[in-house]
Amino acid sequence: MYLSTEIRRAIEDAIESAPVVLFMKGTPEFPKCGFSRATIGLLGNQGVDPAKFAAYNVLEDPELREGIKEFSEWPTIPQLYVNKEFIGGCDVITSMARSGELADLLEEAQALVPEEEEETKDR
Ligand SMILES: N[C@@H](CCC(=O)N[C@@H](CS)C(=O)NCC(=O)O)C(=O)O
Ligand code: FES
Repeated sequence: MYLSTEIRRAIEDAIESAPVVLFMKGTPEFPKCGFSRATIGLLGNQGVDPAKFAAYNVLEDPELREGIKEFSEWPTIPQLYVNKEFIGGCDVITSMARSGELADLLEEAQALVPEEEEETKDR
């Protein structure tokens, strides 16, 4: 598929819009597919700071849905980017969560809710 300059720019803008960016089906509140739902769940469990996170619903944008596959050279949704780097889809994120790699990656990206804040919330 031919990726137009316009779509390429829109994708680059999206990827740069936050440290952690997920292209998904549906929204974080209402995922429209189990793979997107599972990925949102994993990121939530890791304690990703909502202020450091952006999600794009590919179901609302057919050009984004096809364009992001071309851009990442990855055939499916969801797709996770951390600090503009493509990480993978649901399977990759699941195994990285298990191994602890995901926690390391997100911490390095300073994308997690600071621990003091988390403690304050519990009090
Ligand atoms: N094994 C995949 C599961 C995701 C997947 O299979 N996605 C499919 C169904 S939601 C997809 O995006 N198909 C292309 C499309 O719907 O545009 C992963 O690790 O992310
Ligand atoms: S929408 Fe059917 S598997 Fe994702």
